[in-house]
Amino acid sequence: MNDLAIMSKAMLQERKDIIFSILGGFIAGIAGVALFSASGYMISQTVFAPPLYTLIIITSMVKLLGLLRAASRYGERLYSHRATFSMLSRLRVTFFARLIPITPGILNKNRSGDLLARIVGDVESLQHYFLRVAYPPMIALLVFLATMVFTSAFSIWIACVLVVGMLLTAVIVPGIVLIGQRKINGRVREQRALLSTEVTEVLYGFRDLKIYGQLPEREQQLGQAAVTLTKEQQKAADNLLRGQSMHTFVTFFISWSVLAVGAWLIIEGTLNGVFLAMLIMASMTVFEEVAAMATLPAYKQDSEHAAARLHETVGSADIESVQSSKVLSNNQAISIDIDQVTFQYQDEWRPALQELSLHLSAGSKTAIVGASGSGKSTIIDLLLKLRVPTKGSIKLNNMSVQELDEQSIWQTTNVVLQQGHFFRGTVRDNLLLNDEQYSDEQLVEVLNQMQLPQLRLTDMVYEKGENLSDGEKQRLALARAMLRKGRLWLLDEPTSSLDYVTEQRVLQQLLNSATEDTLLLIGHRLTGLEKMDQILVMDQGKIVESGSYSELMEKQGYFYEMKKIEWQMIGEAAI
Ligand SMILES: Nc1ncnc2c1ncn2[C@@H]1O[C@H](COP(=O)(O)OP(=O)(O)OP(=O)(O)O)[C@@H](O)[C@H]1O
Repeated sequence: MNDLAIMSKAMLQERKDIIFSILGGFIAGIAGVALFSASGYMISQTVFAPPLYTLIIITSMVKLLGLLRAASRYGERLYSHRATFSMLSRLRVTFFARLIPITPGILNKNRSGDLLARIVGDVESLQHYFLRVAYPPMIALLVFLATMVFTSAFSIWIACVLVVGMLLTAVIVPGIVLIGQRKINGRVREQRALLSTEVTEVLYGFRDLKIYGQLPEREQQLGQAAVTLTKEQQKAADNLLRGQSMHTFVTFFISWSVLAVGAWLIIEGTLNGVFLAMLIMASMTVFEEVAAMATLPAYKQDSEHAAARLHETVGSADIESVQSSKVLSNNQAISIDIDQVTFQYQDEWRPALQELSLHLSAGSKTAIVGASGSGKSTIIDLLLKLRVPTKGSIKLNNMSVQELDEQSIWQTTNVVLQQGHFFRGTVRDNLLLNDEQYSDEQLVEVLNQMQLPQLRLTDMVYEKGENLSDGEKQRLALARAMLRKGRLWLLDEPTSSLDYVTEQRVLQQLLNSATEDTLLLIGHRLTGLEKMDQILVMDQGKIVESGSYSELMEKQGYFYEMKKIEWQMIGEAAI
């Protein structure tokens, strides 16, 4: 239930609209009951041929009540829907804001399709919370109490029959729906997530699935997931329909009971017969207001489930949030101090980094090399505050990363990740991801520096850069980084797909651009590292060797052995 706190908070923020909608709903409810009661009374009165003015008064009352009912119903709908959509928008913004800082961790835990289903489906489910869970009982109770006071003035017995009807429609019928709903138990949501996951995987992995001949099987699974979802939705809809049918049955049963009790009271002489039609009409109308109670449990369970899952998805954000008020300045190159840092991915049995310490002075050029999986890329994630170290501290310009505002870290850093993302749009759009101001000449110059003279700024780039070669994607990502004005360069294997000559040219351009800045380059290849101030060799989450190129070669240790293997592989002359 705590998970729904976010909804209660959103409701509080929309209290003005909510109060107006409750007021509108209450007036519409009692105006409806009064309208039909007055109609019933008018029909009965006509039998006694009353004076014309009596009929005129009652007819005018009926008309006025009709108008009042329509106007207040309009107001109720207007305010309740406005409150709902404002709450929904608040919810989306809050959820998104919480999601952003923890995105890497979340993608780690969830399959992207499932995450997509959660974000879209669960937030949408919460829109029903106010309209179909919190709101109907309030209106039903208020209208019912008013009707009770009114009917008890004519007969306490008929009021008692209405109480029984109220208990049946507001407690027993919803209870039965709830039992049915528990059985369905969120299966619709699970199936929806499964279908979304299947769709995303088939979409992203289409080419590989086709080549490996797995496409028909996956398509079959996809079809199966769609059919199961439809069946589960059908069951859920049947359950709701059953609830609504039971409600209608109870409503008519109570109206017949009012008729029977009323007839008996008239025979007994304790009720004036002229009021019977009025009381029957009142009983029929009051239960219209309670109709929403029949489907309330289903929506309540749906909202609770959705809120719990959203909480589960973003919940950790609250726990890990630390006051991050300090900012990195772009006026100076950035120093890096990593002290005894250990990092372990969630659910992994061994740490990716183990008590790692390193110092990169401001303006220095460092390369990290080492075996695949030794933890190189993890260091970049930690520096960018995309992940939080399990132990140890990281400082940029002597300020703890935890205390630094992540936006300021990202703004002062020129990053090229192993898999840079490209958006559907032109080359220009993909170069200028921020509001940076560059002339076309400047953009073309950077493309040329990155050995991409063949690309025009107006050329289209498909989603994920599908129409570019891996080497072109890397050079475009580098060009993007070159256009940033950060003082720290974090480059994760930025040239791994380039041929030797192009790689050397590109690296030289990068070093020229970063002369005054701090640069951290991760790579597998050991060529061109002579220009680096420092080379760190990593293995199994630890730095096993460090020094300048000549120092490491002299030492004839790990780096030297790696270099020897590389020479053998590229067929260079013996050492
Ligand atoms: N998202 C993740 N979830 C769980 N474990 C991960 C994740 N990313 C990396 N790892 C693990 O952490 C360890 C270090 O990974 P990392 O990507 O930092 O290595 P790397 O040296 O950059 O490798 P490569 O040179 O192949 O890019 C590896 O054992 C890897 O399996």
